Amino acid sequence: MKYRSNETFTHKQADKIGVLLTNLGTPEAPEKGALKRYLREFLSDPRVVEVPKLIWWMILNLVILNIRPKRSAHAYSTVWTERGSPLMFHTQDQTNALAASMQQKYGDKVVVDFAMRYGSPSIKSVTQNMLEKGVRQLLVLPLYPQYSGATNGSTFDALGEALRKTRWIPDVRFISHYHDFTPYIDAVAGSITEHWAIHGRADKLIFTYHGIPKRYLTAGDPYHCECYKTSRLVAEKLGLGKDEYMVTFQSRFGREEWLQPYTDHTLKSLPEQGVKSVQMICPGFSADCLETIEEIGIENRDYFLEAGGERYEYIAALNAQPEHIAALESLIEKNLGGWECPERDSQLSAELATAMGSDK
Ligand SMILES: C=CC1=C(C)c2cc3[nH]c(cc4nc(cc5[nH]c(cc1n2)c(C)c5CCC(=O)O)C(CCC(=O)O)=C4C)c(C)c3C=C
Ligand SMILES: [Fe+2]
Ligand SMILES: [Fe+2]
Repeated sequence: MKYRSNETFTHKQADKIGVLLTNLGTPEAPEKGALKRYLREFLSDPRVVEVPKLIWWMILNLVILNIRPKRSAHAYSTVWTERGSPLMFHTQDQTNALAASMQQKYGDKVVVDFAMRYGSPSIKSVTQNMLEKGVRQLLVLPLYPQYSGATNGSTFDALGEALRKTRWIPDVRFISHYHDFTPYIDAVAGSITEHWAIHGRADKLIFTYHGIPKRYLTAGDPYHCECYKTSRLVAEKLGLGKDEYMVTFQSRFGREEWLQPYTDHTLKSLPEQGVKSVQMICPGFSADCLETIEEIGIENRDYFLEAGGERYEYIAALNAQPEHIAALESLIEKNLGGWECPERDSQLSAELATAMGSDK
């Protein structure tokens, strides 16, 4: 059959709500081969790299995949843990915490799971598994607070692809961003306040976000504006003046111009301007990962200290902190509005049963 059906469907089964959390995905091991597979899938996504297909195929396969996997594997080996990649285990912890809390409130009506945009568990396999469990209403939450076509847009593509061959499409809701959602802003601000309570303040608080090519912004991607808005709202919540914080962009890739100011250039130049201590926060990363632990926690620390900086602190991502889980739960509940009563219309069941000549 061209279109897939739910193999285990019965009319008597209760309809369920599915909550699917997604994140980027991560290599299976900090090794060259695993990195090559991961980077090939990730960097072949036209939402991530907007370069004509043939030209990019040649650059990717003849240059990048011959050089980068080894270098990236080494970087990943510095953050790898007994539980594997930080991005993976933090996402698992977030999912478990949300699943436990929602189970308490809604019992088996709500199924919570996570998937990765690249690698596994894939959006396709997890979505199909949810449909098999009787999910007829699906809420998808990509864990990227600020919308970009490269991340949230790409996740939407994968969701469409996952459902493309499905016979009976569920109701679908997609949270495309939550960069200004008050409980999220409060959770970020709260984590900074907690850090201050232990370590005191620094000369500057730096909000650093993953960059994207500048031409995506000029083509209409709202990511840049959403990063600034998140930062402004957190700064307002903390009562910070404009000279007490900055917004910068990290993780450049390739030679073209990306969003500025660049995090590394900024850190190299701040000490000579009299800024001797900084605190770094990454509100665009809902989970700690290579880009926060290694790039911000290690690499950029060295730049700042080598340039004459005296104190450098990285404030951890929200990960599975209770304030973060509570914020995500209220975001989910806001978007489940009207779906709280998922009992299937009994009349529809009866009609379908008659039409199919069964009481299945
Ligand atoms: C053209 C390249 C890239 C764009 C555009 C891009 C956007 C983007 N990425 C994230 C979040 C993450 N990126 C991570 C790693 C990572 N990103 C790129 C390239 C682009 N990202 C690469 C090549 C890598 C792999 C690491 C490396 O080789 O340097 C991660 C970490 C994943 C992990 O396993 O820990 C995250 C998270 C966002 C939010 C974003 C645009 C807004
Ligand atoms: Fe990235
Ligand atoms: Fe990086």
